[in-house]
Amino acid sequence: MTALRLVDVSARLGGRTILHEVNLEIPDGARLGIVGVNGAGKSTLLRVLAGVLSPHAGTALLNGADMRRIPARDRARRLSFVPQEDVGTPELRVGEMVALGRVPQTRPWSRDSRAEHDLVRAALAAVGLADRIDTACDQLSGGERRRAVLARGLAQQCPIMLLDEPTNHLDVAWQLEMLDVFAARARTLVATLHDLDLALRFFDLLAVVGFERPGEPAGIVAFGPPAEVLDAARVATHFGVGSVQVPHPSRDQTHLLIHPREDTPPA
Ligand SMILES: Nc1ncnc2c1ncn2[C@@H]1O[C@H](COP(=O)(O)OP(=O)(O)OP(=O)(O)O)[C@@H](O)[C@H]1O
Repeated sequence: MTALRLVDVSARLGGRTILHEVNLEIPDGARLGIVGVNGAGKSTLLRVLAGVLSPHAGTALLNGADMRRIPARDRARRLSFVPQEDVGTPELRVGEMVALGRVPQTRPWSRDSRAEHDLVRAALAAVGLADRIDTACDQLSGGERRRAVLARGLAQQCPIMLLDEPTNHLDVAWQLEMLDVFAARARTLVATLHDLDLALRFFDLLAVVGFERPGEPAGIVAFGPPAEVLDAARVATHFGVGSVQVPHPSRDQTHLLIHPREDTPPA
């Protein structure tokens, strides 16, 4: 079963083709990371997958159905999307902002129920902000605000969760913790990320958004298991840096060390 699928999708923004003929299949239960350089088109791809940007050509499918035929509320019950620069709603309290994530799942008369309050509280506890439920959103730090917005995505309780740079603004411990929290709660998780080392370790599939030839629209230039996708030649070609995969000295995990491209790693 496929959670999300793109068939020959092209996407245009401001009259320019950003993505061209993208084909992508995200299996149900996958953890897919999307990587690529600035401006490659990762956010655009995620917005197409979330159904907030309609393809200019081709088809985006959610659970096998054309996204355009799925009513917005139904889509929001199956899929939550946390955009990159979403800073919440400054005039709301944190709890009220997180409760907005419940709107697709509830009817107006049930929104004040004990169960709903508990759910919002649990989402905030998962991001370490249970004690800030009554704080105004604009009184949070950058990282706290990011975690509060992520809590809104969690509260939506969808089987598919799409996160655009969820680790932005977060300290290192929260970067790891947030990814683990989402992995535990989403059945299918798709996230963009700039940290290639974290991408190598955390996801079970990676897609590189990039350019086959300069000046052409972007596409998916590599897709598969992270250790294969992030081989040294591909990292050099698509990220402009040298790299080497090394085992952690005491843990069963592989890390990606990055160095300037002209540098030769010690033998
Ligand atoms: N509203 C817009 N109108 C026109 N062009 C846009 C618009 N938004 C983004 N673009 C362009 O689309 C291209 C892809 O942008 P996108 O945000 O998808 O890249 P990204 O890979 O997510 O980048 P980053 O890593 O910097 O967040 C860029 O060249 C960008 O300038």
